[in-house]
Amino acid sequence: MKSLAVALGERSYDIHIEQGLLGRAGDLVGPLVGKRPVVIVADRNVAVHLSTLRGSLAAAGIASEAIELPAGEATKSWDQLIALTDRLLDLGVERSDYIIALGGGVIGDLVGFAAAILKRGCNFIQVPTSLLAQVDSSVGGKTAINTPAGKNLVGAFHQPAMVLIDPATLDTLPPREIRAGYAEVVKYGLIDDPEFFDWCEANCDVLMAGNAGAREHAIAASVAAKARIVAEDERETTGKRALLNLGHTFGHALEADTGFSERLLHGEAVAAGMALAFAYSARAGLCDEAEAKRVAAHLRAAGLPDGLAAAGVSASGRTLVDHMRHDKKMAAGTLPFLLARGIGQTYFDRDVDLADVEAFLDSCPRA
Ligand SMILES: NC(=O)c1ccc[n+]([C@@H]2O[C@H](COP(=O)([O-])OP(=O)(O)OC[C@H]3O[C@@H](n4cnc5c(N)ncnc54)[C@H](O)[C@@H]3O)[C@@H](O)[C@H]2O)c1
Ligand SMILES: O=C(O)C(=O)C[C@@H](O)[C@H](O)[C@H](O)COP(=O)(O)O
Ligand SMILES: [Zn+2]
Repeated sequence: MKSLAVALGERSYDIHIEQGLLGRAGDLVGPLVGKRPVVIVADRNVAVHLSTLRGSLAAAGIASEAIELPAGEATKSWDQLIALTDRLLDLGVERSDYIIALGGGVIGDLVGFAAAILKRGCNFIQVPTSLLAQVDSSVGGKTAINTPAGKNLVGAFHQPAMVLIDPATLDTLPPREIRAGYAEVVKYGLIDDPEFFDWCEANCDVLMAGNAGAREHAIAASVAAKARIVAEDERETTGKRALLNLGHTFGHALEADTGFSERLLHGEAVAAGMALAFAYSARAGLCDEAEAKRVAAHLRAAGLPDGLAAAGVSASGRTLVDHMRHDKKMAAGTLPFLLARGIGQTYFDRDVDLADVEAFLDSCPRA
């Protein structure tokens, strides 16, 4: 088993990664929960993994209740949050109890937010089952729901007490979801690790084909990078954590434009957004055009969208920039962007003119 810590003082926690870990989760959860029962909130698509998890908790003497929620981005909503918190209250969850989030980023973000506000803050454990959640969303404590105005606009920073990653759960994940999660893997190379981007180019095919070693390496490298950045800037106040938002200002606007629907998954929107961030950086003379082309080529090779056209977006630059005005990085009326001087050289730029972004978007080929 590989283990690493997210170092956040009294909010520090461990991330454990092992093939088949779900089957012995009870051994790791037991010392935290003691004799108290746990509530597992699971995505309906992961019923098979729910039963493995419950079996392993039962074997360790831990009673569990399960709440199964519908799959998909629409679950990150006020309605689902209200229903979930009411159900948790009905079940008698106490502040010191542990709620387990079993599923992808949607379940993790919703359950994390419910745990943050229930009784002013309960404990929760992340058991991510999608590649995206295993490499990104289960770590770092950003929790949220969407609102009609945009992505993740109501939420809280609330760190999990533990993250249990079983890469074997990916065997049941549809290929499109593997590709979407892979976009957030590539992100770490683009942020500050050019060697990892080289590794991605060399290993993407075997990873997509299900090679366990490649998947484990991608997961371990990703969460190590995220843990390091989160430990430096837990609440995104210095600009360091904002690096993890590479591709997201563009990406969230694309998700809003496609109605947070199956038409464009979060990871797909992030892929298109990263390609746009590099293309914008190249157009502004900040990075070589060859670097931007290399990024787009790799995303295409991975079966991911590399811009507006491939993302199926036809909206005008004005419409997309209007979506961006809800971005949580907006400060004093200006929107900082994550731009790049090259692969592995992403930086936080506070001097981007939204009119210029709009003109850039209008110049991009679209659907
Ligand atoms: N909090 C953060 O730091 C953070 C980081 C990145 C993304 N996110 C959020 O995460 C969400 C995207 O997460 P996601 O891509 O995991 O989406 P998701 O939770 O919708 O899961 C993707 C799909 O895969 C299914 N699924 C999950 N695990 C499965 C498995 N093992 N077998 C079969 N099916 C499985 C789900 O039912 C769903 O249909 C977005 O809302 C995004 O905003 C949050
Ligand atoms: O953990 C972070 O910080 C990230 O930005 C990770 C992103 O992949 C993730 O999609 C996050 O939810 C986006 O955050 P937001 O603050 O732009 O909603
Ligand atoms: Zn993301």
